[in-house]
Amino acid sequence: MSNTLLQTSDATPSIIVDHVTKQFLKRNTHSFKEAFIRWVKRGKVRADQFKALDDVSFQIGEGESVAVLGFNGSGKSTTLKLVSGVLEPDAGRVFTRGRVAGLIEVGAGFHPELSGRENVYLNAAILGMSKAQTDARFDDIVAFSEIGDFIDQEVKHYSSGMFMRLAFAVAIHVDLDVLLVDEVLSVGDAPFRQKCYAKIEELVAKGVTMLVVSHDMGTVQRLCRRGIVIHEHKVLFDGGIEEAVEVIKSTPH
Ligand SMILES: Nc1ncnc2c1ncn2[C@@H]1O[C@H](COP(=O)(O)OP(=O)(O)OP(=O)(O)O)[C@@H](O)[C@H]1O
Repeated sequence: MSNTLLQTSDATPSIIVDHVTKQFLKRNTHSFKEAFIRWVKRGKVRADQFKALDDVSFQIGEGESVAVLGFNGSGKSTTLKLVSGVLEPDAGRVFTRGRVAGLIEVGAGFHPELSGRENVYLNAAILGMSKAQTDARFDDIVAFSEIGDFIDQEVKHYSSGMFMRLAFAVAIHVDLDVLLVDEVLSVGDAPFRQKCYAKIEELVAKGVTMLVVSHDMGTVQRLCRRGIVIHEHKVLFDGGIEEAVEVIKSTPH
């Protein structure tokens, strides 16, 4: 078995995913009625384990910008959730260095009953910012999000694009070392997306490590220099982004 921890790279590692396996349950009963009948007959509700990630290893150096590519259901989001700490691996280990902020699900961490303003403070606090630090950056966050007067509206009335703008604005205004971006950029309209790309490029230039999941090859080619292709829950390719895009295009679905 190769040892990921001993792999060398020019940069100090920021993320280490070391022989990680993640299993989920695949239930084979499809309805409550079916489950009930099995229960009455004292049969078991069958639940098979399946591996969403199977012995996945990679290491990402500080300041690298890396895309995770793969078909639907291959395990990309699961990879990001393991790196963010939302999920725990069943086998293997995940290490991250510094403060990790994830834009993993649009508005994750946002409370629907609270206003945009309250959610900014809540999310900034979750990401480790003090009230004084958030006060100092609040106007920039709102300006970046272009939410305007809606900032005092409960976020349950926001459109998905507004949610994403505010979540993104908070995440990029905290001091972070690792930014995880899962597909959220696709929610914004074209001008806002351009602004996000520019901001992400600025963060990468400052040395922030980025892990991006996207099906949009244009986005990943613009933002990332390296691509990891996950296929059928294993790493199929890890290398330059252009080659990674070729690998995904030539892999049979
Ligand atoms: N909490 C969960 N419980 C059960 N199965 C799950 C869970 N989360 C993910 N899965 C399954 O794990 C597999 C990998 O899912 P994942 O969301 O990581 O794929 P993905 O590559 O991000 O897909 P997509 O491109 O469609 O977003 C899928 O089969 C999915 O159904």
